[in-house]
Amino acid sequence: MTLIAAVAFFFSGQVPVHAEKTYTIGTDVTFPPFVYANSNNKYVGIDMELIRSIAKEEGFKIKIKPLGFNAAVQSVSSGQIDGVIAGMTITDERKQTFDFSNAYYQSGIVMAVAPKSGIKGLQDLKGKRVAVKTGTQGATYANSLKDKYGFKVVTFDDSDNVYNDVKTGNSAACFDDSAVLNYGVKTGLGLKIVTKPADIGQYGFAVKKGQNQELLKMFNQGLAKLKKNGKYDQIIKKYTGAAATSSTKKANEQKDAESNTFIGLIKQNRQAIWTGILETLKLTILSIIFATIFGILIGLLGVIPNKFSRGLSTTIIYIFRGLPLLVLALFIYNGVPSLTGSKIPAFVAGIITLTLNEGAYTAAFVKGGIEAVDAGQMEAARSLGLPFSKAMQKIVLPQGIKIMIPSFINQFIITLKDTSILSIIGILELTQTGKIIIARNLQGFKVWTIVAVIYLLLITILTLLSKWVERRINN
Ligand SMILES: NC(=O)CC[C@H](N)C(=O)O
Repeated sequence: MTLIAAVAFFFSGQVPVHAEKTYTIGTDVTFPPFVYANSNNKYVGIDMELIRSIAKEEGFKIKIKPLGFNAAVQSVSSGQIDGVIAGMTITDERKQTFDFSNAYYQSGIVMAVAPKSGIKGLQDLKGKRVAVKTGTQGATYANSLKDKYGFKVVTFDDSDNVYNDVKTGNSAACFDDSAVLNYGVKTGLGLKIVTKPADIGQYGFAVKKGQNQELLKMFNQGLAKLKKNGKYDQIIKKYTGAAATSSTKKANEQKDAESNTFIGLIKQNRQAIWTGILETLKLTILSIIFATIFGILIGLLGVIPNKFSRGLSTTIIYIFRGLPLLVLALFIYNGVPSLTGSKIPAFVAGIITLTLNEGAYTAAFVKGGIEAVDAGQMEAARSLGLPFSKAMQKIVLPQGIKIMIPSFINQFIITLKDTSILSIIGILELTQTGKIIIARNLQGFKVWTIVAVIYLLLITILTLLSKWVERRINN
């Protein structure tokens, strides 16, 4: 824990958190017409325009983080970000954890099916799967009905995956907000709504209960102004008016045709993919450096003749090798800040996670590598009068390192691959970039192929580089 705090402290000096009243606002990745990325990967939609206009009106700055609905909500409640705007329904249960702004839109839950499925309502769902989005009101609603109607609930992290599961026929239906599905139907989503809106509620902007009250106040003031000066109506019309939806429908059809090729997809998302690659590389390089240092230290602690240091080394390896990387990432990013009250930027949390996990593996093989050197070597060196540290340094380590090199290379490659897990805490590395692109264009097969090929290329480069270093060390 001290280590986490120390590394976080070291980094927090370099990361400008909260310069001149900038608020970090989390949102969904794809929830049109409220939030979605346009073809330039800029986040647009009713919620985005509202928050930007309000920020301008009230004189504060915002930084938008497209985390996905559930992650955004979690990040506000752990204090990692300041607020969430993502078509979030104001409910009594959520009021225990959040303070909501005045309402800005109304919606209920509807059920949608594939047009040719023949499913007409809840009564047809017996024995079938129903897709919903993690942590949403739609999910709560589905869970409240599943026993009565005998269906199984499956959850996805974003709406597009929910719809896709219905379109492919894996799920018989989905439950989602009427405001969103109505818009989807009008803009060519390819699903049909079969029920009347239930659980009707209002959307609000949310902050953590008791926190960021000035932000909440500004939101309410700004919203009132926008409603008064006509800007609010303008925004709503811009996204939901007949002209808007029919032109979006046309654009969607056109884009579908264009983005049907690999080259088209790469061209369209060039910028985003490149930024993703750079982020992945930054995470990988920094983590490899820190994990190697950490791993060697802990590994060495495990072989020196001291009970306490050996115990410490074994415990650290046991804990951080034993914890799933995903759990460790969520624990550091969401768990620790809700305990300590101070935030850790996602990037820093990511580096700490990889350092601890990859470092534990490194420590294990460093220890193993040293132990693999014949014990006679140490004994012989000591009997010649060399002190332990000298014998280690001059006799044992040089032999041990040769044994360890293949494991180091292996661990570097694993570290690169493991950066993909950090997409869960919203770091915009390559995998998260892929998710977001797919959320927009639903080209799952092609985008994942592109992403996979990029990873393989990066891994090839890393392997060649390591092999080159290996040859130099061996000679
Ligand atoms: N972005 C969303 O999916 C929000 C869904 C729904 N309105 C909720 O608050 O749970």
